[in-house]
Amino acid sequence: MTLLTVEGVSKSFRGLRAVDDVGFEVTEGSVLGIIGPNGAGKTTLFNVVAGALTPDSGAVHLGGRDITGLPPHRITAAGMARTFQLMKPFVSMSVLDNVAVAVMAGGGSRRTARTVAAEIVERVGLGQWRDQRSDGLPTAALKRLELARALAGRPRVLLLDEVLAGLVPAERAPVMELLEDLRENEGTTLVFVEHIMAAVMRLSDSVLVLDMGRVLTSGPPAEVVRDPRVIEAYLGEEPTGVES
Ligand SMILES: Nc1ncnc2c1ncn2[C@@H]1O[C@H](COP(=O)(O)OP(=O)(O)OP(=O)(O)O)[C@@H](O)[C@H]1O
Repeated sequence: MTLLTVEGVSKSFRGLRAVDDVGFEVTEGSVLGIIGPNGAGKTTLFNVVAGALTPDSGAVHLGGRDITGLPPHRITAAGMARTFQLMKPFVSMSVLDNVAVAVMAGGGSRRTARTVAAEIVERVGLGQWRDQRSDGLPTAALKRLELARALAGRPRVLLLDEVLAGLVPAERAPVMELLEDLRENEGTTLVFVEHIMAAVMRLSDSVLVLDMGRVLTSGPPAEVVRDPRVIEAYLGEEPTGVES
């Protein structure tokens, strides 16, 4: 069943078409990787899908419901959560409390929020940091906190914006395992923007390639990376993550 449908979405900034007539569909329980060179429009597209930006035209449907232009909290309530490239935890709060706030924001009760949060904190491997203030966390732990907060509302669709960036290969592996676990054991649908190709190849069922705001191609990862148009779009860019 198609869970997420994006139809003909466009978004311009002062005349620059950052996203130009982009459409795709994501089947429930599948994983879509979105790739493209710097400035291709990936983050803008994400922001439109997650409700942080209203598109100039086009529509986003989640589970058959039109969610285009809804405020982010209503999109969260409809079953979609996202992580941010720049993480924004409540800095003076502990890891546990940050997740508990997200549980309550996702509709969980105040009474059980800390218990639910404690389970999520363990699940994402943050147990040792649970009572630490979030401003003292290293990058790898901050990334996990970002994931934990997104998971707090038990989303059907999780949008991940470069969750592996800034992590060394040894730190990436457990995050990838967690994403695989979510998909396999909870049926969570994942849509992720990622520059690290090894992760895109490993995690995605299909890949959407953006270039200059438009869909260049889409398909299974092994086909997409061999596509001469994709290789050409990436010429001049440093390949990242090929070592892992
Ligand atoms: N708020 C904004 N105001 C003006 N221009 C913007 C804004 N956000 C993005 N852009 C422009 O839109 C284009 C697409 O940017 P976007 O950040 O979506 O690309 P991206 O594929 O996510 O890039 P990266 O991989 O570097 O994160 C770029 O030319 C960018 O400069």
